[in-house]
Order: sequence, then structure tokens, then C-alpha cells
Amino acid sequence: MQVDKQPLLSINNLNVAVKERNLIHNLSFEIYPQTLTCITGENGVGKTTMVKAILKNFNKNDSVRATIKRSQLQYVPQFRNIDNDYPLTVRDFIGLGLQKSIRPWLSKKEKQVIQKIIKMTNLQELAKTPLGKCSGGEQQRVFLAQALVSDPKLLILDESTASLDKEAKFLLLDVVKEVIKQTGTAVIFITHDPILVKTYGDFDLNISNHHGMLSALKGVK
Ligand SMILES: Nc1ncnc2c1ncn2[C@@H]1O[C@H](COP(=O)(O)OP(=O)(O)OP(=O)(O)O)[C@@H](O)[C@H]1O
Repeated sequence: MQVDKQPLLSINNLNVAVKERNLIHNLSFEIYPQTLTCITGENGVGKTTMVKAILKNFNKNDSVRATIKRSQLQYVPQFRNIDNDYPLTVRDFIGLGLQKSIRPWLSKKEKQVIQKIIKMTNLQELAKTPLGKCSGGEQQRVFLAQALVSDPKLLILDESTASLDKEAKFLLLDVVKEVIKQTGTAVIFITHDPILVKTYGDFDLNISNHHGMLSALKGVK
């Protein structure tokens, strides 16, 4: 696989700290369009804090330079508690990802966008199901779908597969790969699962001993 040589995100000597405790020193790496970069490392090394630092410094100084706007980046957080009786349907929940308009109803174009995303994320059969009745894996696909309606150029998935069984993990990552192929978006995926890194990753940014190292996987050039 040949990557686009123009990175959409360049991290340059970023220092990541929490409450004056340094977690990561002088971190530098690049993210390229249409690639999946896994962020790996032991619990507590600072993966989530690093992502927060990227969001905070986004195009504000040289430590985080992007060729995209902040509005073209979507972050899917690790935890979102959905009660069993959460009433919004999958389709309506996905629609919440649209930019707010003054109209209380969806335009024909907006409906078409949602329909396209529902198809891309394999949620056709669940579109009318209340989100609270969906399984954990299905809910993760819905969170992904909601993030996709604004047509992001970079998606950050924070341990989206953490609570899923093996089959659901692979199903979700198959969908992520298809999304990358169809939309050209880049994905940063925080994970503890070496099999997923090996199966799906184009790059692995491993963080240990306060430093990060990016490696290309599977013949990525
Ligand atoms: N707001 C905060 N106040 C104090 N300490 C914090 C805060 N946020 C994170 N930390 C600490 O910073 C360290 C890094 O946390 P972070 O969540 O970034 O790690 P992580 O690599 O994402 O871990 P995990 O894989 O377990 O999710 C941890 O020791 C955590 O307890």
C-alpha cells in the first residue's frame, strides 16, 4: 500500500502532561489520509490524554499542525452510557451528528446522507430500533455512524472495541476499513488488542517509557 505523502496531521515535539506530571516527551508523528493508525501502550501511559492534547493544541501552535479544519475531525469517546430504555431510534441518533440547522426537520439531502451512512455501517436492519435495545457492538457502530454524518477527514476512535467480544470487534473494524476505503478518511484507533493492530492497522504508534514510536505495518510505504 502506498500512502499519500502529504500528511493531514503532523505532531511535532508534543509534550503531554496531566496535573504537572509528564506523561509523554517530545512526541512526533504524522497521520496520512486513508490510513488506520493504531495507538498502543500499557494502561495509563497517556493515550487518551495525548488525544486530548492534540484536540487542545489543534492548529494553535507547531506541536499540532493539520491541513484540515477542527470541524473535519470527529472524536468517538471510550464511554457513553446508554440505558436500556433509551428511546431514540438508531436513525434519529445518527441524525444528531448533523450540523444544527434552524429547521426542526431534516432536508431531503440530509435524509440521503443518513441513509448512505446507515448502509455503509451495515445498520439497515436496525434503523428503526431504539438505541437502548441494541447490543454493545451495534451501539459502537451507531456511534461511528453518527460521527460520519459530518463527513470527517480524521476520525479518532478511543477504545471502541474494549467491551466487545471477538466477533463484534472484527465486525466493527471491517466496517471501519470499509469507511476508510469509501470516504478516504484517516482513522486513529486507540486499542489494547494486538490481533486487531496486526489485522487492520497500517501504522502502530506505540507509547512506552514516556516516548512514542511509529512503525509502518504490512508493507505500507
Ligand atoms: N484529569 C486527570 N487528573 C489526574 N490524573 C489524570 C487525569 N487524567 C488522566 N490522569 C492520569 O494520567 C495517566 C494517563 O491516563 P490516560 O487515560 O491518558 O491513559 P491511557 O493510556 O489512555 O490508559 P488506558 O489504556 O487505561 O485507557 C493515568 O495515570 C491517569 O490516572
